[in-house]
Amino acid sequence: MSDAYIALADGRVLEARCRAPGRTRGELVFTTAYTGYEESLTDPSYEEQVLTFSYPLIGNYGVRADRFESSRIHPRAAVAREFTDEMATWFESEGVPAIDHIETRDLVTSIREDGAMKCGIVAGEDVTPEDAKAELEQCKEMSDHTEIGQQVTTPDPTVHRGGGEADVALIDCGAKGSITDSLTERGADVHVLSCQVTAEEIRELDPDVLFISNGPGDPANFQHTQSLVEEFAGEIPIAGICLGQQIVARAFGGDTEKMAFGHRGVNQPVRDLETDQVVMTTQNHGYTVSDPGDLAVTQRNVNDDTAEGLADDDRGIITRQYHPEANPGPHDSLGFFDDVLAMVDTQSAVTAD
Ligand SMILES: NC(=O)CC[C@H](N)C(=O)O
Repeated sequence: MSDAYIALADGRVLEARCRAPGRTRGELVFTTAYTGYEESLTDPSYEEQVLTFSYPLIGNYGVRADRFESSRIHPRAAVAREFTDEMATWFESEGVPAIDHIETRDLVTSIREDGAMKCGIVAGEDVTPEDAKAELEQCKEMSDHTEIGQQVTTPDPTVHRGGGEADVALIDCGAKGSITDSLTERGADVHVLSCQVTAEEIRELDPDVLFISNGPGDPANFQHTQSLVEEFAGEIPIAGICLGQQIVARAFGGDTEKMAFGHRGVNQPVRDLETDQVVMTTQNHGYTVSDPGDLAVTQRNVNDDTAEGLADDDRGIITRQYHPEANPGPHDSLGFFDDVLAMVDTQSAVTAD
């Protein structure tokens, strides 16, 4: 008997070691990132998912809260070949089940071959394979988490001062904190708002940019946020990252679709179609823009040609599917935040004329 089991949608139940007790279920995904486990685990984009690390040893440089992207761990559980004791303590302190001493290479191969799949995890005393199967049976499809935005958004507006001129309305659909930091470091004042904020409340702020954040789940379940993009399109510049790109594309008549297993790692190559430059990017997404609608595709993934950047120069729109803020990962695309704020200068110049 083991003290941890994971039941997979392909019918298998695998034994593991309990590193933090609990019983849960979620969509099983993996990241190939070899650093940044604190950032990944506190990224709200992983809400309702079970995060598997393909890198074998997780926790080897400790756990520091100043690397966290939000206030808590968001995956429902975590899986690795080996978690350190410090990681086990962190998981247990947050009530998040964690398992290790499992063949993660086999697990990752299964996800790549059969796609991201539902799973059930049980860890602790007196757990059985049947308990894991019972959790699996309760697991919902990702698209059925219709209120997932409300699970992660900010309850109250907050302001983060950069001391400069630009005011950015950041619609928090599960925002990583380093997106705010990347804007304040460039002088912007960032107003972090609920994904349920009204257009009137945004107008009262009179922002220079509407910025749609990253976040978990199916972009089709963010209709209200999409309506905000439709409301302000052409009136003020709009930017978006990851889920934000998907919501903006849908607002401009485009469409999104679920990928087999997504992109999650820190070494995804992306080519700019105008400059032909390739940047290495941090990615964490399971949906993609299948139809850009009225927007132009400006960047594409070198591996699978999926849309990585969208734009509309006339209406001041710029989005990225990947995470330019990195955290973790390469800093090749931090210039995106300069491009966003440059839209403010351009638009204000146009307005002044
Ligand atoms: N990091 C994100 O914003 C993820 C976007 C969306 N939930 C997806 O999985 O594609």
